[in-house]
Amino acid sequence: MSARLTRRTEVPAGIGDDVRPARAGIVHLGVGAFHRAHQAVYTQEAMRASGDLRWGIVAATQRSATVAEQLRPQGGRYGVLTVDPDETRLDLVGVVLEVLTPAEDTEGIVRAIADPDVHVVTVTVTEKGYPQRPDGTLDLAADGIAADLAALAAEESGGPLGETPAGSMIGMLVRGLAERRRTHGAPVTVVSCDNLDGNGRVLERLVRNAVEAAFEASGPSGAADATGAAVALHAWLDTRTAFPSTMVDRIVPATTDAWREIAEPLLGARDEGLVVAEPTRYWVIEDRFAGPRPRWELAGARFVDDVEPFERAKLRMLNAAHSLIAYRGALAGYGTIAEAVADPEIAALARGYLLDEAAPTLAGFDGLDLSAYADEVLARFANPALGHTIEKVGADGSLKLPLRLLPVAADRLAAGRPPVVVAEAVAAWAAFLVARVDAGEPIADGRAAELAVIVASSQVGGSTDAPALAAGLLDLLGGAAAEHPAFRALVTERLADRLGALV
Ligand SMILES: NC(=O)c1ccc[n+]([C@@H]2O[C@H](COP(=O)([O-])OP(=O)(O)OC[C@H]3O[C@@H](n4cnc5c(N)ncnc54)[C@H](O)[C@@H]3O)[C@@H](O)[C@H]2O)c1
Ligand SMILES: O=P(O)(O)OC[C@@H](O)[C@@H](O)[C@H](O)[C@H](O)CO
Repeated sequence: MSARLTRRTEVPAGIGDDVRPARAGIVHLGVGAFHRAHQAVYTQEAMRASGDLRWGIVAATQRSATVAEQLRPQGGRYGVLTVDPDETRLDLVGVVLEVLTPAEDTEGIVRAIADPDVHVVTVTVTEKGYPQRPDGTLDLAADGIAADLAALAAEESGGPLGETPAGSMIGMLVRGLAERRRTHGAPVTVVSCDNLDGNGRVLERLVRNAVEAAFEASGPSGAADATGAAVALHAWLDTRTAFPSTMVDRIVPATTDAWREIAEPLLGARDEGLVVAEPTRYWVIEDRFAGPRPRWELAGARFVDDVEPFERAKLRMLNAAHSLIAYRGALAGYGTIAEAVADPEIAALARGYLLDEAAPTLAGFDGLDLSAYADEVLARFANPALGHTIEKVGADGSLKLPLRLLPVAADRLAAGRPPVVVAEAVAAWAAFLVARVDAGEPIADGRAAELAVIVASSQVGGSTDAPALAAGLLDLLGGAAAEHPAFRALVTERLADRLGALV
């Protein structure tokens, strides 16, 4: 094995060189594969094109220390392998300056968010990182939230900073924002880059709910102080922060050792922080910043007044079709999205969904040619070089379906048209869950325990009661479509067929 990539490694000619920032200007929460192949790449290209080197990234990873272990020995430097069926290209990225974990250094993360040189906080923490109750407010019972809110209240009244390790993204963020207000109050923009409809609005709402809950009724130093702290923080959030929404798009599978072995001879060094991505990428950002930002437009980002139609189109077209293909593909025994979409029956189902069910719900949006986008999406999914696994795309269905597929069903039902393929997708998800349980495999989902109970209680005499399973899962998903009798009947019918097909 070659020596590890470091800041000093001289790389062969032909590898895209990296940029070394002059200082940190961005904090990123959730440094998974996607951030490294998307926002970090845009940031590096913006710095290169503008010559403004203030935008180095201090990154935090919460759920595991793996990325810290991968990047720290490399001084934050890593490669992005862009893979196409015909061409592979390797570029180095040098903009990540530091990787922190809350378990080791919550104080460092809080101080980084409060650093006056930092003007932007970006976030990619998956759908699970935005815990919400059915009414969209912060789920105070979710992992880590209560301890973070107690820590926020203690820090606000002069307690030691970062003594309690941050247990949630919302907690980490709000504790950093509160420290920023206390120390100097300079403006900051928080940019969610997760696949959520109105991601900026959702994030701001959860931050404000966290402030309300932390200082509710009696705070550590009495009700009046607590109310004062909440009022001061809200007022600062009103005037000195912005939470623009974004549409982010680039297919970035989890990196495997096979990819690291392909990159090693190209680089002449071992890169544990390598990420792999398709060539296509988009970033549409609501043009609403509280302070300075990198000139991401020089790297191809698009700034618009209203990003939500773009985000909605991407979720209902690309992400929804991805989920449909994942569950149908899993039932047919495929391992990757490319294998599944090469199956003519699955490809036809996905095309029908895109053109006949999703696109009509986006009518009136002229920011994208939806028919061309449908073709592009299917071609991107077919890229066999990516090896994007069904396991990754199919994870967290209980959180993804309500964002991607059910809104399409709701709009179609409201228009008096049956959402047949959405029902097929929900039925495929249900059958996929049964197959996982039957195989004794864990369900990869933020609500796995509830799903396991629903699947178990629908088992009668060695077979699945399709109406009971459909009803249990739709009750869990909730929302207008899931409650609609015609949709419930459609899902039940499709599921009965599916389970029949499984036997
Ligand atoms: N990978 C892609 O193709 C892609 C494309 C567009 C958007 N995205 C968005 O980026 C997200 C992350 O994708 P990725 O490929 O980087 O995944 P990843 O698994 O590589 O990284 C996930 C990151 O989220 C953090 N995380 C997970 N659950 C969390 C929780 N409950 N609280 C706080 N942090 C949590 C992890 O610690 C990690 O840093 C996606 O869920 C999606 O919203 C991904
Ligand atoms: O990243 P997730 O888990 O929200 O969803 C899985 C995929 O649908 C998603 O990552 C797409 O590849 C991506 O959104 C393309 O831009």
